[in-house]
Amino acid sequence: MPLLRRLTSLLGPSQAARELQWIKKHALQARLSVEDLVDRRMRDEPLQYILGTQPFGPLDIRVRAPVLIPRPETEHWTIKLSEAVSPTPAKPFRLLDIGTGTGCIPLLLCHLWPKGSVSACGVDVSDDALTLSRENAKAHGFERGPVDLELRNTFQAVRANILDPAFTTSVDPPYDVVTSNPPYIPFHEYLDLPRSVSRFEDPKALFGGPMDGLDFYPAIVKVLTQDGFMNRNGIVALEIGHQQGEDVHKILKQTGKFKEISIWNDPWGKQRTVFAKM
Ligand SMILES: C[S@@+](CC[C@H](N)C(=O)[O-])C[C@H]1O[C@@H](n2cnc3c(N)ncnc32)[C@H](O)[C@@H]1O
Repeated sequence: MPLLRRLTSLLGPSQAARELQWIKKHALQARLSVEDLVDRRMRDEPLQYILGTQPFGPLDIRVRAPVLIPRPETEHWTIKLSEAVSPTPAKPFRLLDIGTGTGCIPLLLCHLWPKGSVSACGVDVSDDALTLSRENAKAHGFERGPVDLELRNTFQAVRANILDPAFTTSVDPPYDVVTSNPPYIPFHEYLDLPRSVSRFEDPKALFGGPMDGLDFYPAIVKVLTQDGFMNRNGIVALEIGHQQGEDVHKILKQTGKFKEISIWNDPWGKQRTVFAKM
């Protein structure tokens, strides 16, 4: 069957035509067979894994299974965060990103904030994610060198488990900003995920645990409200599932450590991020 007809049976005519164009372009550049790439797509592999990149703001982020593909919702709040608070080289931020995946959140902030204003650390439990985030940092010129003489923003990836009581010994507080898009999908939704997600993306990146997918938030909030973990006026931005806003707001409020807590919507009008200032 012709390639376009095969893809149309999966994607409908207009999406099939668009994807075939991208697949052909990538096949030519990477010297791969178009037929093989279309076969992969017909087996439900996400287009981003086939093409190897996903735009995230102005950055092209490398993606590779099983590391989570950065989502447009995350891109949207990361840009909003970059506008809501702004470090300067005279008052630089130390940033911690928990569950960094490809490194998309801290790397976009490194790109958007002024040179020499942020030193970022991304932590993850997945070796695939740590390797890929380092590749992305290098590709965009943010990898931390042994001695940094230039005025630039930097990123380093560190293996650390936020659910481990010894988490703080793996990182280097204090931080000015903590970001996280933790796994938050509840079990009942996890079972209904499209096959392109459940068969290719790491379950560790998706499933948020048996407490309705909310298991990571108390662990994150416990760490960042420990004495000395955040600098004065610390900022927190946590991505949430669309029905988790009130619960996560409550988890932060109960600590009594936040002056301001707000919930940001995504471009589709769904609650997507809890933003808080200490
Ligand atoms: C939803 S993904 C987010 C990835 C990336 N930040 C993004 O927005 O595209 C969650 C990430 O958390 C990581 N993760 C899962 N459990 C973790 C844990 N206990 N400690 C640290 N990271 C964890 C996963 O490996 C995954 O990369």
